[in-house]
Amino acid sequence: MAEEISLVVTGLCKDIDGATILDEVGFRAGPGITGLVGPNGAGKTTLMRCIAGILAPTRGGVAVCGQPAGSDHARQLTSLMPEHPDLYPGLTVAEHVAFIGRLHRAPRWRDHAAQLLERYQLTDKADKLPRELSQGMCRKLALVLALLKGARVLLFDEPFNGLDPEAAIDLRAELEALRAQGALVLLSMHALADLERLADRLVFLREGRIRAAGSLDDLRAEGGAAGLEEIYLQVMRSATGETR
Ligand SMILES: Nc1ncnc2c1ncn2[C@@H]1O[C@H](COP(=O)(O)OP(=O)(O)OP(=O)(O)O)[C@@H](O)[C@H]1O
Repeated sequence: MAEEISLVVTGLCKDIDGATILDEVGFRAGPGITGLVGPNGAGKTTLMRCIAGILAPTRGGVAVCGQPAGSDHARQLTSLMPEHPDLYPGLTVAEHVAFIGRLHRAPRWRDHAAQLLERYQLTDKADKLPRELSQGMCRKLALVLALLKGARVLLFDEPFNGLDPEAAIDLRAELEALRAQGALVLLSMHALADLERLADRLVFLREGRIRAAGSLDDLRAEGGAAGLEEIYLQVMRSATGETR
């Protein structure tokens, strides 16, 4: 039987250097695209790093398809595209994809890598080192590496930043294809008008705490707001007690 794709975050707290960065964060997500929104410093990247098993929670926990985050099985199921690409300075583009393809024993990784490099206009950069690439190209390579793993749970931290329009259109199609395949996507981004077209449900984070969560339709109905930008302002203002 196919493994149920799920993400369950329960009472997650993360302290860094004595400061509380995540405070009793709890939500559930299933297949589809869950948008993660919140102001700068809300804790979105920290939350994604806890889900990916890169950071250990101070308290509480994360289960990826029933497996504790950070366990071998959960790591195998999860892929993170970080906000700031984490590339190896001494490896070329081709060596990066070969390393990730082999490391994760991704099925048919060579064909998949060739397709992804072509889609994101990196085929002719195969012999280049990260320092020889533009910032946007480095982000495209990080995207290719995140997709190459063939994970069912994908965490994208501001994936559209720095992408040219063509790559952004391809990424949008990629995210829609992942949803159609039944993958679980957690998508952090600030461009709310774009996110509104993609997300099935939303999680709002501010100062390390969940302020609202639900489907766009439910959130619209609750606040009487027309779109995500308006909902966002309502949620964030009510979190700070503003009435405007
Ligand atoms: N390694 C660290 N050491 C100290 N503080 C940290 C560290 N990592 C994150 N923080 C703090 O945790 C808070 C949340 O940061 P985080 O990067 O998770 O926010 P974010 O919601 O992703 O922000 P942005 O939208 O700007 O990317 C910030 O106040 C940040 O300064």
